[in-house]
Amino acid sequence: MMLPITAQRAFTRLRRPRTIQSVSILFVLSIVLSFVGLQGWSVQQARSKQIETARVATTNMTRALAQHTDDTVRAAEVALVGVVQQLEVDGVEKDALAQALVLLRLTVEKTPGLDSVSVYDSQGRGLITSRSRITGSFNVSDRDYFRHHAATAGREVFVGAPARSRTSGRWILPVSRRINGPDGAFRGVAVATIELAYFQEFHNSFDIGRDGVILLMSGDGRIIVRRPFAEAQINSDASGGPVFQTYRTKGKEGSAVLTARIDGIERMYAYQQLAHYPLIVASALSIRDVLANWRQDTFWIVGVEALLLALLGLLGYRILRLIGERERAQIELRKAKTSLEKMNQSLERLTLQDSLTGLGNRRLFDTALFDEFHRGKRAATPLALIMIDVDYFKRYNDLYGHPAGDECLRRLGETLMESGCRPGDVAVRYGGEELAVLLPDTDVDGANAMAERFRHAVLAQAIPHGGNPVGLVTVSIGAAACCPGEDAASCESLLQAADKALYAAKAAGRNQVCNAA
Ligand SMILES: Nc1nc2c(ncn2[C@@H]2O[C@H](COP(=O)(O)OP(=O)(O)OP(=O)(O)O)[C@@H](O)[C@H]2O)c(=O)[nH]1
Repeated sequence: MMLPITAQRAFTRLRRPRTIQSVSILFVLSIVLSFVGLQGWSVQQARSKQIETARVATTNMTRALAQHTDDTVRAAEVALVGVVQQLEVDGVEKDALAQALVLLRLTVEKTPGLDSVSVYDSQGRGLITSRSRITGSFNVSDRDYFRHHAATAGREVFVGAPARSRTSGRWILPVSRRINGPDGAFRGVAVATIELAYFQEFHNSFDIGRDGVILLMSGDGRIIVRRPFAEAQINSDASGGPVFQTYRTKGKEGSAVLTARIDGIERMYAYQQLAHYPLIVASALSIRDVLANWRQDTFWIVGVEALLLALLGLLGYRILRLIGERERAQIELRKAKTSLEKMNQSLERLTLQDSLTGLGNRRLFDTALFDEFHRGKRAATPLALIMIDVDYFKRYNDLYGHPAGDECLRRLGETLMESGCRPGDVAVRYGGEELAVLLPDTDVDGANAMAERFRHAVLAQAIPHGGNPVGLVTVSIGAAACCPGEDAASCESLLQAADKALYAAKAAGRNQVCNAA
C-alpha cells in the first residue's frame, strides 16, 4: 500500500533517531509527571480523609462530654430544687433543717457525681451539710456564688468558679440556688458541689492520644478542668485563646484546626456549649497524632515510588544512550557510504579515462560504441565515427623527444574537447597517437563537419613540427556513418569504414578529412 507523500515524510521523520529520542524523553517525562501528580493528589486525598475522620471523632467525643456534663449539673440542680423548696416552705428552723438534712444525705447518696449539698444562711454561715462533719464554723460569704445570690433575686441555678473544698481539700465545682423567705427576701443559699475529679475520671475514659486535649470551660472562658491536668490552669482565663474565640465568632457548636496558646500544638478541635448551662466543653486530637499513620504510609509509598521512578529513569537513560549510540553509528555509516561512493566513482572514472589526454580510453570507446549502436538501432537514428591520426608523429618524437610527443598529444586532446563536442559525443584516445570521436544521431556530413572543425583547430594551435612538410602538427581524419537499423550495419563495419577513410586521408597527402564511401 502506498502512503501519501506527506504521510511518508512524517513517517520518515518519526524514524529519525533524534526524533525518536525526543519523543521518548517527552513520553517518559509525561509518564513521570502524571505519576507524580497522581500520587501527590492521592496523598493529599488521604491526608484530608484522616483530618475529616478526626473531625468526626472529636465531634462525637465532644457531644458525649457535653451530655455527661449537662447530666451531672442537672442532677445537682434537681437536688437543690428539692431542698430549696422544702426550706422555703418549712423555714430554716431547727426541725425543718433536721428534716432537710435527711433529704440531703439521701439525695447525695443516690446521685452519681454529687459530692455534697450544703445550706448556708443569709450571712453565709453553714446550717446543714450532707457531709459527715459539722460545718457550723464555715462561712461562704466570700464565695462568688454567695455574693451572686445575695445580690440577684433570680431563682435560676448558678454555676460558680471551681474552688478547693474547705472540708475535703479537693477541687469542687459549686452549683447553687438562692433560698427566699415568704416575702421574697434573701434567706440563704443551697450549694451542691461536684468534684472535678468526677469530670476528670470521665475525661480519662477517652483515648485522645499523646497530645489530645479535653476542656471544660465556664461561659466567660475560664478553665474549669483540662486534660492533661494542671492545677495551675484551674480558673485561668482562656477567653483570649483560639477555642473560645472560635466559639465566640462561629457559634455554640463547631470544629476547627487550631493551634493552642498553651503548648503551640496544632489540633483538630470540636467544641460545644451545654444546652442548659453556661458551660463549654471541647475535645481535640493533635494533628501530628492524627497524621502519624498517614505519614508512615506516605513515607513507604513515596519511598517505593521513588525507587520505581529511579529504576524507570535508569531504564530511560539506558534506552536514550542506546538510541544515541545507534544514531552515532548511523552517522558514521552514512559518512563511510558517501566516501565509498565517491571512491567508487573516481575509480570508475579512472578505469574509463586516459591518464595522458584526459579523454576516454579504449575501454570506454568499446562500451560506448556498443551502447550507441543499439540505441541508434532502437531510435532509428544514424551513428557516426571519426578516426584521427597525428601526421608524422614518429618524426615528431624523434625530433623533439618522447615527453614532447606526450605533451603534444595532451594538447590535441584538449583541442578536441574544445572543438565542438556535444554532450552525447564520446571522444577517446583510441591508441598510441590515434584519437576517435563517436557521434550519436549524426550522419556522415555532420561527422565530416566535426572532423574539419577539429583539423582547423589543430592547425590553429600552430604546434611546430619540423618533420611535417606543413611545418606544424597536423592530423588526418577518416569519417564514417551508418544506420544501425540496417541489416548490413555493425560496429565492426563502422570501425572498418572509418579506418579505411583515415587510410585514404593519409594516402591523399595527410592534413585532410576523408569520408567513407
Ligand atoms: N610520445 C608518444 N609517442 C607515441 C605514443 N604512442 C605512439 N607513439 C608514437 O607514434 C608513432 C607513430 O608512428 P607511425 O605509426 O609510424 O606513423 P607516423 O610517424 O605518425 O606517420 P603517419 O601516421 O604515416 O603520418 C610511433 O613512433 C610511436 O612510438 C605516445 O603515447 N607518446
